[in-house]
Amino acid sequence: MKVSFHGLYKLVIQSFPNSQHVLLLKRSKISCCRYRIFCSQCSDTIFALSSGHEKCGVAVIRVSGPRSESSLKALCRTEKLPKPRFTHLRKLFNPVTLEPIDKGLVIWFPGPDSFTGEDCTEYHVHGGQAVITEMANVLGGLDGFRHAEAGEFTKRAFTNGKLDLTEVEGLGDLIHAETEAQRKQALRQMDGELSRMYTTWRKQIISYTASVEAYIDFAEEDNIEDDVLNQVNIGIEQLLSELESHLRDNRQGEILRSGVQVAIVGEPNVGKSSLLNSVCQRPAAIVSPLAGTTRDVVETGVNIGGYPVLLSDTAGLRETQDSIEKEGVRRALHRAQQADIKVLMMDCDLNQNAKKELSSFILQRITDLGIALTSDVEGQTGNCSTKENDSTELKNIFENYVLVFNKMDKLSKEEVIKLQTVTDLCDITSCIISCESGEGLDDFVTLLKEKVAKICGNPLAGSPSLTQTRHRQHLQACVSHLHQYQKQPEDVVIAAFSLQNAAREIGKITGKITSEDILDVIFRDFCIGK
Ligand SMILES: Nc1nc2c(ncn2[C@@H]2O[C@H](COP(=O)(O)OP(=O)(O)OP(=O)(O)O)[C@@H](O)[C@H]2O)c(=O)[nH]1
Ligand SMILES: [Mg+2]
Repeated sequence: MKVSFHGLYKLVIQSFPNSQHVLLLKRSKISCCRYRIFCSQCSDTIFALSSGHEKCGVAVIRVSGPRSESSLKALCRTEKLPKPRFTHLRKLFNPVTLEPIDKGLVIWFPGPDSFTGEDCTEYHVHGGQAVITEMANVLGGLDGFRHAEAGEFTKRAFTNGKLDLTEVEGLGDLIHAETEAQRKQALRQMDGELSRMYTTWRKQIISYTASVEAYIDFAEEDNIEDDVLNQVNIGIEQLLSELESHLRDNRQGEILRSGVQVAIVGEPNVGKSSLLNSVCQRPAAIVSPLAGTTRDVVETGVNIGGYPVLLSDTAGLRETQDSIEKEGVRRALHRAQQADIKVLMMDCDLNQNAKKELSSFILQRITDLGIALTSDVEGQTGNCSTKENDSTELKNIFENYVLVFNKMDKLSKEEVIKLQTVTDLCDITSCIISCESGEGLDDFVTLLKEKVAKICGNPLAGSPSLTQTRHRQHLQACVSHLHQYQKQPEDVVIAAFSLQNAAREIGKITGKITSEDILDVIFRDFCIGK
């Protein structure tokens, strides 16, 4: 019997209507590529170097796909497969020339108990370039084998239901994690904590939908309890409060994932570039006695106490007619306004008036220089008093500022103590340093760490964090469908439809409902071999 592609497609959908592949197949734009029967891409056996590309002691080459087994037999020159999930020391051969390639460890992972869910093999060989090249040539020469694309192993794990999308994203974040806090957050997500939370919410909504649909279908037959809708309404109210509190997180997880933006701002020549260089311990920015040396934003990533920080040095803020300097100032202000933390840098040599009313002086300064948005400081400028409520408001305005007085080496000990007394009374976090002598720099880093830790939170505490804008958008859409449900108490059919949409939105986060476009974006950032 001759069956057309479309006929076969229909047959599979009818025969396995609930299989994950078919559900994806039905929903994806490029229909065939999610189902192995139709897709030569998925039936290929793939291989790639999964360890680093530098010269190293041991290199791990991973193989996944239906012919993994044949690679083992060919390279080990045996018909007997090794015991699954055990390491075996084997001599590996080129099956064509029969010359030895290397002696290494092989591990056989028969599917579905493997990372991808398919038959997999790992070769742990010596990490020299010649060994790796020969292994790649040999594997590439085997029938049905090809080099893996970036993220293809993980994509197969997702397709085979081994990982959901949040776990895939957690795995990607773990690979890219550069600091301790990022690692902890990514590991939690990869372990499925976020997935479990979202899945629980989705299941709750599905069960409410079922109750509402049962009410629609059977209410008239009187075998549905009267208060079924009440129960659903109470449940949705609770769920909404959980979802809204998860969304009200000040973007902690997203900031920790991408790094806290810290901008060093201030007038020219106060030592901004010197501070950047001291913190990152390399001459990233040019330092010179000429005012106006830095013109563009110089950004560098630093690890501050386990948290990722993107530290930016900026052009000195001043009035200028020079068009290039003007652009530098515009960029500096833009960076400052976007920053999660602003480090306002000043020369220690403050005038006496400034010292008398430091909070008020600083407020005026950040307004005049254009660092603070006018709406942030409205009603406070020129109006600083010692009243308690004013002080609270000032503390709120200064919440994300660190005031740094530089060049303390130019002051006498007495003058430093006097300045210290003044800054202690100020409503802004501050420190006195010398980039020249290094004095006070540890205090600055400690203060910065406290601010950064407050912004990112503890990645191990409480429920797992929302880490991606994608999740936030779907959760917000879910919340708005649930509110829509609450607005339609009379029309239960429309209300049930809102619930279905709410569940769909969460399904899009975990990948229960997905499209090739979303997958492409998620797997794009993975490296080859993962
Ligand atoms: N005495 C003393 N001089 C310092 C200190 N920190 C920086 N300087 C000097 O101050 C001058 C300006 O330093 P920069 O770091 O270039 O200042 P900047 O704020 O980046 O200046 P612009 O880029 O022009 O805005 C240089 O000559 C530095 O060596 C310090 O703690 N003490
Ligand atoms: Mg500079």
